[in-house]
Formats: sequence, C-alpha cells, structure tokens
Amino acid sequence: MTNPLDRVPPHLVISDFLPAADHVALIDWTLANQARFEPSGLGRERALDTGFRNSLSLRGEGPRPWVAPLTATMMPLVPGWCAALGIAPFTLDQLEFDMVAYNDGAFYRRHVDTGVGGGRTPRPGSAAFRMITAVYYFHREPKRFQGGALRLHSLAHDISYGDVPPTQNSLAVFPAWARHEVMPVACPSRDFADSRFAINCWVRRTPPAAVA
Ligand SMILES: O=C(O)CCC(=O)C(=O)O
Ligand SMILES: [Fe+2]
Repeated sequence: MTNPLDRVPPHLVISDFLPAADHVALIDWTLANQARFEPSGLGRERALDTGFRNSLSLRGEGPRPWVAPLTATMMPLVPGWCAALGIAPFTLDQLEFDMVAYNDGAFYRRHVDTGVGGGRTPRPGSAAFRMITAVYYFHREPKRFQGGALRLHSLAHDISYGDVPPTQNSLAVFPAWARHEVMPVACPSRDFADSRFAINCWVRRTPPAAVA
C-alpha cells in the first residue's frame, strides 16, 4: 500500500511500561478514587454525547499523585517517540493527562485528539498543540472485561486499520492527528473496579510564533 493516506498510522507499543510496584499502586489509587469519576464529555466544554463517547473520567481539583512521576518517566522518551513516528522535533510544552474508566458498554467513536478549531487562533494549552498521544493501560487482576481495543484508522476513510489491545501495564503511542477509536468494552460485572482503565497523555508543543 503506497498511498500514505491508506496506511495504518505509525504507532508504538511499549510493554511493561511501569515498574510493577508503581503499576499496582496506580490501580489501588484509582479504585480508592472512584467517587471522583464523572461522564467524560467532549472537548474543552466537556459536552456530553454518550452516543459518541461513553466513559468516565477523573475530574475535579483533587490531587493526582501519579502525574509528576509519569511526566518524569515520559519526558525523556519523547525524542525517541518522535523519531520512531516520523514526527519532526518540536519544543515541548507540558504533558496533559486524563484518567478514564471504560465499563460495560463503554466506547469512544472515531476521532482525532487535535481539536479542529473553527478558524480561531488556538489558545496556548489548546488541543490544537497536541503532537503525540500516549495511552497507558491498566486494570485489576484478574481481568474482567473484554474488548476495548484501540483501533487506529487510515486517514482515508475505511481503507485500513490496526488494533492495539489494552494490555496490562502497556503504553500505546501514536501521532495525535491519527484517527482512532476505542472499541466497545464488555464488563459483565459492571463493577467499576473491573473497568478497562487508561491514562491518556498528550505531548504538546509550545505554540509556534504566529505566521505573518
Ligand atoms: O483508551 C484508548 O485506547 C484511547 C482513548 C482516546 O482515544 C482518548 O481519550 O482520546
Ligand atoms: Fe483519542
């Protein structure tokens, strides 16, 4: 397949991403913070459209003690990710995180992670400056959900796709412009603790100087 638009977007999968102790601590922390999860919503306004995105996200101003260690782990890896994904180097801004739980029937339809603003100049911190999406997968053992693959689609509609399973303690990395979706999850117990958990991490660039 020679047309770049027809190809599955470039992506990486890193197995056993966190040391076992950190991974277990993260699961424990997440289950202890169940009350802070709310319907995920879409975009800056977090508009609810449960026919498009149907999951729960960690919200509120409470502490997220995993942000600093994850940032420290990921930042040094970004240049290598750029090289592997064919992304030209850029000036790093902060990393942005979202913790998400997918329980029975949850999914996220096809989308890109770079907002497509309606002609307005994006504000610093906007999704428009997301370059790379990294998704960390974790769940309680034994695993009590099925499905939930990350499906990466070719830019050309319905030509090709590749599935990445949400494997325990793995990280999927892809360009934020790549179209992707989360396939439906089945979680018969409906217990929050049995959810497919993910931490989305977006690597943003600092806004480039305005083009005259
Ligand atoms: O959980 C995943 O595999 C991807 C989630 C996603 O696409 C998103 O939250 O933007
Ligand atoms: Fe996404």
